[in-house]
Amino acid sequence: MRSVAQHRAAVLALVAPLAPVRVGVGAARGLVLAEDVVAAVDLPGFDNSAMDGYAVRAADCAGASDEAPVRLPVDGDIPAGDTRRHVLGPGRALRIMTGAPLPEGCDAVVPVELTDGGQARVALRLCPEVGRHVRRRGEDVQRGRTVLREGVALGPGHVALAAAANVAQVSVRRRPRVTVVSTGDELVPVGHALEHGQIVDSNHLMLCALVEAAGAEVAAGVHLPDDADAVRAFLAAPDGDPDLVITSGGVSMGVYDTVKEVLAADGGVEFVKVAMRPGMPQGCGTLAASGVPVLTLPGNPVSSYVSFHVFVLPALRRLAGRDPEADGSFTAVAGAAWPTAPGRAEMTRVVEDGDRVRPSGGQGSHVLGALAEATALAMVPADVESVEAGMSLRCLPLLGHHRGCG
Ligand SMILES: Nc1nc2c(c(=O)[nH]1)N[C@H]1C(S)=C(S)[C@@H](COP(=O)(O)OP(=O)(O)OC[C@H]3O[C@@H](n4cnc5c(N)ncnc54)[C@H](O)[C@@H]3O)O[C@H]1N2
Ligand code: MOO
Repeated sequence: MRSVAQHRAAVLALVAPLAPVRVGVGAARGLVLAEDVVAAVDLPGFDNSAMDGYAVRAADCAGASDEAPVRLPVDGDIPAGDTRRHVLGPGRALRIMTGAPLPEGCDAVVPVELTDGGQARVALRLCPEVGRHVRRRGEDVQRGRTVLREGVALGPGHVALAAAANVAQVSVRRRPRVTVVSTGDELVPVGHALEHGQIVDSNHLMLCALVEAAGAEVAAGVHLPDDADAVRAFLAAPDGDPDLVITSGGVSMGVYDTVKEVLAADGGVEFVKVAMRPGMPQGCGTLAASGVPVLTLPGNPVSSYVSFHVFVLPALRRLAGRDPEADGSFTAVAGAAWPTAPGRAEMTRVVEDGDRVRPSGGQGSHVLGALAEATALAMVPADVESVEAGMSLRCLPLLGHHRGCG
């Protein structure tokens, strides 16, 4: 049997970061930079006021206090967005708003709360120090400076910085496109009446949801019957022009395990048993006709779900230009004892309670109730015979749950 690490390495060897594309900065959230971002302007772009108040020369306000306010004539208003160039005369004030450009000659701003708010003349009750409430040009970012590095996954704050620095387009890796294939004659779409022996094709929707939660795109989704010709025809030219195909079902030892039958003959895919529970039967390789990487996941819903996190997610991270190993895994303490499969890494679905984790309920590979509640996978190494309370465990956050939000 192959170890989890060996199979992950085999999966990662199939993929490389996608070619960079240029996109508008507003469309770049969640994508990974393929090139540094350099500021096109200073930030702030001009000296401006940090407060609504009065632009003054600090020296003109000497001695101002509550008891003895200094009175200055007000020469007009400077609203934010005022593109005129104002000059502040000695011994005079201008009413100024937050973000408005400072008039020439001004070296401080007195907030309106410390004045009588006068329009023609203002009484100032405080003498500001030079520079008070003034935001200087370039004090945050200087034009020409690298503000974001290649490899950064753009969050809303990064988008704000690039946009403020007037960078309209950025070079990023696009979202990986994934074609999702579920297989099995027993499956019917959700919402249909079920005959005896039939079940809902929940893996299809689950895998599509996981793909999207991982920041990738569902290129196409299809359900195929356990029919070798249908599976062969689809995989010879998969819909959606995908970067990756994932399949569910049909990879173990059954006589109708069609995915395995077709792809084993195709040549480019190896089928292995991975020392992991759940998710033992796995396949990975490339489709012979198109060269598109394919990962075949077991059909049991929990096995598919776990396999996605352990094998598909690292592949998607690499395609997207992210570090496959930076998966947010964390160490937690077992809050209970639980049994594990001998010789196989146990991927226990757990709920977190502070720094402790405990199994989320039934752990069978068909048990979806406990899966929905789980927030992480405790990755118990293959050589651990059973988990004891207090043991330290590496845990992988599940997509859609705080740390695992893609
Ligand atoms: N003789 C053996 N039998 C099995 C072995 C084995 O080593 N020897 N391995 C078991 C393990 S472990 C797993 S996991 C499953 C994997 O089987 P397949 O990938 O071939 O999946 P199927 O047989 O198609 O389905 C398994 C199970 O999951 C249900 N299923 C399948 N697709 C979906 C779907 N899209 N949505 C919801 N549920 C689905 C299916 O009805 C079956 O109940 O094999 C074991 N057997
Ligand atoms: O490996 Mo199967 O995935 O245990 O149920």
